[in-house]
Amino acid sequence: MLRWLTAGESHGQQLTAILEGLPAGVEVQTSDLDLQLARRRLGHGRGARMSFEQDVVTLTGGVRHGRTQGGPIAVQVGNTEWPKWQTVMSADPVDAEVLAGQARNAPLTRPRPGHADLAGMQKYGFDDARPVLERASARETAARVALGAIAQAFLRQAVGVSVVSHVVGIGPVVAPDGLVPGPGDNPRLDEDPVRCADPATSAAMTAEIDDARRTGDTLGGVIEVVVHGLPPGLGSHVHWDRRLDARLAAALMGVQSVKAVEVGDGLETARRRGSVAHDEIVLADDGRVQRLTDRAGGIEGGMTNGEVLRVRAAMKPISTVPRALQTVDVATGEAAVAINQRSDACAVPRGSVVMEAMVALVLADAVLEKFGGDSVAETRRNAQAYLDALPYR
Ligand SMILES: Cc1cc2nc3c(=O)[nH]c(=O)nc-3n(C[C@H](O)[C@H](O)[C@H](O)COP(=O)(O)O)c2cc1C
Ligand SMILES: C=C(O[C@@H]1CC(C(=O)O)=C[C@@H](OP(=O)(O)O)[C@H]1O)C(=O)O
Repeated sequence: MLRWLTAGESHGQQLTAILEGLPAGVEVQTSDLDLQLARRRLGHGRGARMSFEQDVVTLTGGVRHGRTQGGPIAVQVGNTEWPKWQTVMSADPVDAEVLAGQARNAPLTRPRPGHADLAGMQKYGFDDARPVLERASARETAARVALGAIAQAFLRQAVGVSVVSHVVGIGPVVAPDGLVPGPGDNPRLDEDPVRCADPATSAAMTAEIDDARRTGDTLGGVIEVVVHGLPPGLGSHVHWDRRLDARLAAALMGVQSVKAVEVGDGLETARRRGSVAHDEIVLADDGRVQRLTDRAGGIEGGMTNGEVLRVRAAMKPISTVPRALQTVDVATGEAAVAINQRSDACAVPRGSVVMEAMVALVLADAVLEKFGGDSVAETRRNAQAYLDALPYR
């Protein structure tokens, strides 16, 4: 079983992430994590903080000389903004007079609709949104992306799987159906300002973001993660919590701002008749079993079916809306406008890197469940033996 945990606040000293259960021998180094974290900072619509803050990655456990050792892997992602926040976010008590002199410490009492502020204050008994937003913030996704980079290295080396993603919708602008990036397409997609595979749609998405920003508004959108090279049989039909689609959906819904997940053609499938909703099975000329389509997105009965996996996540618009929304000031009980600090206008392009990480972590877990292995070589041997013995291929 692969387990992972993250800790740390948005303006804290660092994020800390732990990945437990990965076999020994996975080749991974700091630069692999740096690469994925740099991708998470790209994209039209990103906020100011993405350009001036750096992610400082340190692998502090579980990796030696570029290879995993089999023990828990520990990663730190330092915030270069920490010096400005070390008094306000100090773990130890700070003198009240010192704190009073810190503008950043002023209580945040005008909760933002759509963010965790109000529900979090009520639940945890805070009269300041600071402690809620610090942990609700998607800054935490940097830790997941760091772990996702390790999971991706394992998937590549154990079973030859590659995870890519693209943006298929921003606000009302939607990419044409049927675009499915290939296994090596991420570098090309990273060059596009919104990570969209269709240039005309990309231009329209960019214009939509500019318009939202100009009018003091924000946008959400839809991301598709595409995985090539998966063997059939990851996940299982036998119990609800073993179903791979359920596990992927939970992982993606667990990303800040995700409000819906679709597997394959998803909602569109529900509108079709059965005769044109499924993927017919035929015999190819070489005697192999083949699918005519991939509407299911590579999952049937909660298991991979050997086709390309496609899963979509829909992000709601950013909740820190510059054209401030109505709220109540919890300090005075009076009507007010919500906190409106700097923010992303649209985080969908960089969100796609987060979705890749979550999918990679779930798939790495499913691969280990199916093939086991204390070393990546053992996982690879087991996977190959399974594939060699597979009936109806
Ligand atoms: C990559 C990414 C970046 C985000 N950036 C911001 C931001 O700059 N400002 C903001 O208000 N919300 C941002 N969000 C969304 C909030 O984190 C999210 O709305 C909040 O945690 C509540 O979401 P929930 O209702 O899904 O839990 C971002 C989300 C993601 C995934
Ligand atoms: C810091 C990151 O994203 C942040 C996510 C976020 C939110 O509310 O989710 C709010 C913004 O932070 P701030 O309010 O400090 O400008 C984003 O910049 C990051 O992704 O590294």
